[in-house]
Amino acid sequence: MAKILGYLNNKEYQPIMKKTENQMLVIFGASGDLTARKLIPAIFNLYKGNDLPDNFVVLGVSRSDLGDLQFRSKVVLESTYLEKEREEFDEDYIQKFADKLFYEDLGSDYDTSYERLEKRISDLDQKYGTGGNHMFYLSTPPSLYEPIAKNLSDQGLNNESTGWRRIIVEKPFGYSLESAKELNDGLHTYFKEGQIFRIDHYLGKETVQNLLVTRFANSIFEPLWNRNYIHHVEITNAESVGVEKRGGYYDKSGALRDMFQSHLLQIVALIVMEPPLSADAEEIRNEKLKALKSLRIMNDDKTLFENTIRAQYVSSKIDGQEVKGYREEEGVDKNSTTETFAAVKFFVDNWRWADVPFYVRTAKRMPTKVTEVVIHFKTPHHQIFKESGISNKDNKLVIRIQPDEGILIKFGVKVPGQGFEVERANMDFYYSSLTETHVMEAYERLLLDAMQGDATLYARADEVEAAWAFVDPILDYWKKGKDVKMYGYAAGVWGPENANELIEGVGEWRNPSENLADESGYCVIC
Ligand SMILES: NC(=O)C1=CN([C@@H]2O[C@H](COP(=O)(O)OP(=O)(O)OC[C@H]3O[C@@H](n4cnc5c(N)ncnc54)[C@H](OP(=O)(O)O)[C@@H]3O)[C@@H](O)[C@H]2O)C=CC1
Ligand SMILES: O=C1O[C@H](COP(=O)(O)O)[C@@H](O)[C@H](O)[C@H]1O
Repeated sequence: MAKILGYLNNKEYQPIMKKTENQMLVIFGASGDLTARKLIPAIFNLYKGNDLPDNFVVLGVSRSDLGDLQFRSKVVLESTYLEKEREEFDEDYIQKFADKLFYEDLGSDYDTSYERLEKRISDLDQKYGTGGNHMFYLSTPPSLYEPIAKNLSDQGLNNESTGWRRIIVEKPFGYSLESAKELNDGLHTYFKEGQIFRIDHYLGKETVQNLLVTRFANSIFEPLWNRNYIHHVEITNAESVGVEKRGGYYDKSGALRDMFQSHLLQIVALIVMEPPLSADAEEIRNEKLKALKSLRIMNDDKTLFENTIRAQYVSSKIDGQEVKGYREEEGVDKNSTTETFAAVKFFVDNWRWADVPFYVRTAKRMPTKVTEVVIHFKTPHHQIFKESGISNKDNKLVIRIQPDEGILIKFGVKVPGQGFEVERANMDFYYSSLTETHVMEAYERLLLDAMQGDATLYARADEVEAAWAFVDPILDYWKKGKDVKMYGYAAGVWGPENANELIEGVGEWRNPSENLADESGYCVIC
């Protein structure tokens, strides 16, 4: 990992630095949204934090007709995503950063343009001393991942004889198990697994990484972390926004592919996994793989019917404002059957987790943006304070991944006075109380890790395939559409009421915040 927090006596946290070698970052899809919104701001933060090596340049690549100066204006000097930074820092400082950025227009003739690209990379290498180390970031439509890898290989740009060569691949990584395998095979034709970094930005979030530390750096949680003490596990990932400008992409994807297959199953893997031998990337990824392989695959219609729910948001009013339904969004088919809400109940078939149900839900247009993991502990086997109505079932460990990152423990305490009246109490830890210093954003952290060759927080080929193997039967079942209803939920509520049926046997979904919607209700769309 790039930075490890060391605790000093004066209660300040000091990052322990790893070396970042001189290098060039080549971004394919440089004229796109992700580059301007996430990648360049992340690189600016690394620049600000002195985390970039002395000799470092970014070469943006796409088909748009831009030059170096236009690219610098677009993504730095006039970018809305760096407005605050331009106000905070003087012009020279910003310009010095912008001067590290270059652009190569690929045009549409790929054969000659890749020769030209190779020459440009070599010229920049010579001029700026980037040491022949090249990181290729594929931020293009996924259909181009393999062709780009091939074109790079044809130009010898995968060859590590004069420096290291790495390739970062954006999500979605495949559309199904079969396509993910094809993509892995395709990439492996041109790059070795050790050169491939599959990004999952949730793994770059501090609190997701903290799941590992909470579990394996303490002795108070791990002894309870099993079927003997845990009643069920609940994960909520809610976004208040709709599909925004990505309707075209989202309509072919849906909540299960977009969030569940990648980010949420990675979180599940970190909860389920056995302790790794060490914090080494391969050790951690081996354990995550075993965890993903132990998810019980649901492959009969009855199980799939009983354990999965999908829904779409319909138009509503939030804070008095009209909000579009999913089918009215730009780029979305008017008769779309793509889910914007997915809830899945499943089991993990291994010694630690046998019979413990996991409930995971993810959706757009919910009342608020929140991601949290809730570990619900079992009721004590003998209850001596049961008159108070509070049992150990209320013991919960809530790991808040975002926002207000932190950990909350809910437990029972005695109400002062006569008798044994039990009241709920909260023990709350906020990440923000740890340090005033800058906490790296996910993309910033992941870019720096890849620049340092650390793949711990990147998904390995076999992990991605194991996640697809679990998700594929659900997608196939939903596609059949036969008895699978597409429920509707008013934009701004916690999904369809039917989602409660999924979790009814063990209680109800935890409500992480007030319901902000003016209207609520549900219906059956199809
Ligand atoms: N935006 C986001 O929030 C997120 C995006 N992603 C993923 O990141 C990737 C990029 O997304 P996003 O930026 O939103 O998409 P955009 O559609 O905004 O950008 C796509 C980019 O790819 C470029 N492109 C198209 N064809 C080629 C080509 N043949 N060679 C090189 N570049 C090409 C386009 O530029 P031009 O037309 O000039 O060639 C454009 O710069 C996608 O895989 C997406 O799934 C993942 C998570 C979040
Ligand atoms: O990968 C994606 O993630 C975002 C949510 O990310 P977050 O860090 O804001 O929680 C989601 O909006 C998008 O649809 C999905 O592709």
